[in-house]
Amino acid sequence: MKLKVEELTTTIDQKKIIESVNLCIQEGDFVGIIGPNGSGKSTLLKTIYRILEPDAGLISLDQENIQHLSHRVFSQRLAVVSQEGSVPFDFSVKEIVLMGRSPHKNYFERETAQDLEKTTEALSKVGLTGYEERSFPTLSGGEKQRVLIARAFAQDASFLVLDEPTNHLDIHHQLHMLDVIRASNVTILTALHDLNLAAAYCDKLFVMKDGNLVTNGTPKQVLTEELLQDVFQVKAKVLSHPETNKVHLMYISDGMSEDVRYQRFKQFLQN
Ligand SMILES: Nc1ncnc2c1ncn2[C@@H]1O[C@H](COP(=O)(O)OP(=O)(O)OP(=O)(O)O)[C@@H](O)[C@H]1O
Repeated sequence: MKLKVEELTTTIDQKKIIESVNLCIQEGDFVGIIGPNGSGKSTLLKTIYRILEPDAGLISLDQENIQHLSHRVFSQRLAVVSQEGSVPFDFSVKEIVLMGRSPHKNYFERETAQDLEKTTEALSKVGLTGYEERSFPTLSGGEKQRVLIARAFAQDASFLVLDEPTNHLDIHHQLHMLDVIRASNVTILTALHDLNLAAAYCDKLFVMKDGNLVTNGTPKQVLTEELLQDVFQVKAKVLSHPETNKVHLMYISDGMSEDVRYQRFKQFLQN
């Protein structure tokens, strides 16, 4: 499923949060949105998944304006894992994942064997088999996040939008979850803070700064020392991962540089 965003502008409280954003995502791509805190990543994603209404611009899925799709049809095509993943009531894990099936059912229709099968499959993908009857509020932050990813898998949409899907996960589950998401063979648009994960998993990156998309391209094209300094205000060495050959960043904080200089000076005095 292909997504096209043209000249998108979203205003909140009379302030333009994103302005004239253009992006195009081809079917099957794994695309990352990166940018510093407050640069507008979540606002862009929320406008794409219709929580926010744009002031201007057009968003289309397979050349159909998303504003013309019913809520049900839109949810059959696009699933979301948002940052605000709180669930207001005391639902069980199984009930929450089953909610992902609702766009495929009529209003009062009970769950079918296929819905239960999809739920079991989705929980297995995120490593939560056996958690079906657990109450959602009793789960850890990382377990909750994995349940919400399972709900999105159960929705069976061909476009998946994720806002920081790994922010509560330990490193094993970050890698596992991104592997599972990539293996799902759907088109992915995800905001990611971890630039090394973005470099390792994304085919293409869009970079946001102050509500604008400033550049896009493959991780190798985008993640340059100049861009890291200009957009993220960090010094980094851009290396190539020895095993995967993907871009790998090594950050240098001013404090670290001072420490290195101090160690060198101490060595100099000792010699
Ligand atoms: N409902 C709102 N009311 C007022 N300001 C808002 C609202 N939502 C977002 N903003 C502002 O819009 C800007 C962009 O926010 P957004 O959440 O899109 O950034 P982000 O890039 O996702 O940030 P982060 O990396 O911190 O999650 C911020 O300055 C934020 O304070």
